[in-house]
Amino acid sequence: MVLCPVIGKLLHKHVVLASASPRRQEILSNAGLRFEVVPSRFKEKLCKASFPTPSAYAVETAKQKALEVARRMHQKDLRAPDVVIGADTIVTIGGLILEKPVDKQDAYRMLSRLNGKEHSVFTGVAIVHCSDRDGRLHTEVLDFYEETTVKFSELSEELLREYIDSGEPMDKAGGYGIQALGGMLVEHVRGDFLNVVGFPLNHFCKKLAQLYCPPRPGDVRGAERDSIPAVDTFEDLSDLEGGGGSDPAWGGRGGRGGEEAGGAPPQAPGPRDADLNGAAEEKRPPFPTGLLELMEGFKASKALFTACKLNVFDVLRDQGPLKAVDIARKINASVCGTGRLLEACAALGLLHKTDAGYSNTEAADLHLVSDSAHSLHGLAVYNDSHVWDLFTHLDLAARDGAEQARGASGTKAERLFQSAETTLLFMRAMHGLSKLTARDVATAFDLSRFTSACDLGGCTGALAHELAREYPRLQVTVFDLPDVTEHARGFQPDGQRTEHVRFVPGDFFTDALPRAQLYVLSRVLHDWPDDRVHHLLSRISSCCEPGGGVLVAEAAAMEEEEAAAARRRGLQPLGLLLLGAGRPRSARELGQLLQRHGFRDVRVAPAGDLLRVVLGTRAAP
Ligand SMILES: O=c1[nH]cc([C@@H]2O[C@H](COP(=O)(O)OP(=O)(O)OP(=O)(O)O)[C@@H](O)[C@H]2O)c(=O)[nH]1
Repeated sequence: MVLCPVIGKLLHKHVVLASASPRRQEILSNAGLRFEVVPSRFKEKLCKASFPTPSAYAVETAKQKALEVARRMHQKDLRAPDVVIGADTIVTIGGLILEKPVDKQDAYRMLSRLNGKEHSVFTGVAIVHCSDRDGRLHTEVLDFYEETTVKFSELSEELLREYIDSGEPMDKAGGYGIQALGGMLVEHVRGDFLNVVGFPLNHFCKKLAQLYCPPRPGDVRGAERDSIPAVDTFEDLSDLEGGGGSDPAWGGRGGRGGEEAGGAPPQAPGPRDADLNGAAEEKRPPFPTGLLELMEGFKASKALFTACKLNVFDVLRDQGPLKAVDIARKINASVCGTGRLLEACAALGLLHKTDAGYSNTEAADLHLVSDSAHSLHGLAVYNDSHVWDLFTHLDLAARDGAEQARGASGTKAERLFQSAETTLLFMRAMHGLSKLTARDVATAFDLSRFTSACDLGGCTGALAHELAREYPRLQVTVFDLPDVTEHARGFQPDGQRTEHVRFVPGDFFTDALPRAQLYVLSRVLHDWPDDRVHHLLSRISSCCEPGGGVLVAEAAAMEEEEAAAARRRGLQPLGLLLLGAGRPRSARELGQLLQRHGFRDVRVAPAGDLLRVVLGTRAAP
């Protein structure tokens, strides 16, 4: 006998759990599910910042874990399982996502952050239904998440150290296992306990009920089943097995934990349910956590930008930990205002706060200090002073078109190159971004067959220097507007050979292009409309010798990732509407553009989380 009939619906299917977590295996097998375990090889390193909410990140990771297993099994046996289940558990506190600690120190950082406070645990789950269509894998995904709130007691340093020494934190999200020794750290839990352990069984069963047990006409619960069918429906459920109407209603969404953030809006309150006494009880919609976070999101960005602009992170890198009053003096600001700003930065996970005062987190030291090797300080200042202003005209752009919104401030080039100061602001922003992605772009393909390259719109030369470092035979020319090349000297890397990189001023639409075997367009094409892109590619094509190449890097998606990437890239078209006349293009579209301009053997490769690189070889005319 199977206690839970909805779980029983999966008994005749080949179910795979795409997880190495022993806890998930135990929860599901205790519930009577029969499944094969195939741990996912998906690397959990999606860019967290590109998700609107932590839950959206957990759901996407769960989905990618399951899809990776479905694809691998289909490729290997040319037959995928019927259903693949993926899950991902994360802990969030003050806007920061905590996953499994990488070492004891990391575990200590996580547990100290949770100490005495309340945090949320999200588990994202993906149920992937697979089928084979003419040898091709077809997948349909149902995903959801569950949130549980956990409050830690005030714990002594000694207890934390001892707990870490037990080894338990290492393979657990947030660095604790609530089901074992970690239970001693917890004062109370609000929500599903098993969700904290790694799998929201209750919500999962409700989803299965939605999929496999659609309500019959006259069902008082209405179309949306959000509870596990009651015992008196057991027989009805088995009747449905194999009969008409048992097809899964894939695509249904909803539930207590809420929608995948950024997805469909919360459902409107449903019809009133009748309780056992016949009294009507109002059905409450899920709490709109994701929406509220989105509505407040701009404040978080502004706090980060302001702290960068006031050089808070520079001061703390050099002299931290410091108290608010000392930081205020050093950045020449009011004590009260600085205190509030520091509190906000600590809540956002940008600063640590201890009895000794404030200090930088690792991420702040790496990326928010103005002169660090991987600094994004310039990008923060540019977004604050330039992009922020533009976005205040978004309503105008949406209503009256981009030209109207941009009209007052001129074209992109006019705005950016108004003065040396605005040019440098833009260049610092681009420099930080390019350095972050340069290595991935330079190594996405083996370019060692080329001895000369021209980086069109190469700005500060960050990518050019990386190319020259990676391929010692390569001479790289950076071709950019005179306003840019004039200031490029200030961005040259220290302690690196720079003689392989030269800067040539010019406009790639009108001036003669420098001769090169390989032309590089990194994050350039999205700024331009189709006619300009064709014009530029035809100019490159006529300069490029047969056997030469063109390398395009863009935040473009591969076809199969389109849905996931669409969410990540969702804000890009808005930026382009306000900043220029261009548009985002998929990797496939970029490949087709290259082919149209005489490039063959077009290949696409990922370059880190952010970019895709397309390489084409010039065919003989
Ligand atoms: O209280 C507890 N909290 C969390 C856990 C366990 O933590 C991990 C979370 O990690 P993740 O979701 O990435 O899953 P993995 O273990 O890496 O397995 P996958 O193969 O599915 O990626 C999870 O194991 C939870 O069970 C816990 O035990 N107690």
